[in-house]
Amino acid sequence: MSLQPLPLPGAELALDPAWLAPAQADALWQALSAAILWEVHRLRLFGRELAAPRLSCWIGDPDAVYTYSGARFQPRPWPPALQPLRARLQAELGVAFNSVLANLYRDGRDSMGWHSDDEPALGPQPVIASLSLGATRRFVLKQRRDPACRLALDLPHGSLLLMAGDTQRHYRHALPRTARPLGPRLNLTFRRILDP
Ligand SMILES: O=C(O)CCC(=O)C(=O)O
Ligand SMILES: [Fe+2]
Repeated sequence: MSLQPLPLPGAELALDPAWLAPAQADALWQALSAAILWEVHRLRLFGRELAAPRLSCWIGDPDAVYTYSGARFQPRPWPPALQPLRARLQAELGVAFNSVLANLYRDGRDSMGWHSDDEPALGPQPVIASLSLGATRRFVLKQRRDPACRLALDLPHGSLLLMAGDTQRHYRHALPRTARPLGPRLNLTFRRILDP
């Protein structure tokens, strides 16, 4: 497969539902679920500190410090299993990613609320490459100006979603919780922190 553009006004999105072959995706799941030091990130929302409804880990080069939702994260070192992916993404997309936010959604009750990945350190037009492993979950985007302008995508095991251009400026996105009984899902968003 290859990355196919998804039409959404003011956004720049592309999806490859099978960026990794199933066996590669299985091996990566095995390697990463054991190698990543999962923790509950505490986020500041409306002046309150809350435990995020998922497990997370900020991974990156030593200087790729990341500040979001009022918290500051020192990167954990790259697990060996991620290095070939980083190299492949750089070769295919021409972006020197220096960090990854890993999220583990333990079941359908874990989720991510509406947000944009628009921290100043990512620059005005961040390129974010989102690799999904495990249970297929629904990912939704909603335009800031016209919330009726939205898109829902199912992100299967081994899929790669690319968000670029003005996507973060014009849209928010979320991974809603679901009552359906679902197994765990691991998501990796490769990012480039500018001038770390
Ligand atoms: O889990 C996902 O697909 C979305 C993750 C996300 O939006 C993020 O890490 O910023
Ligand atoms: Fe995001």
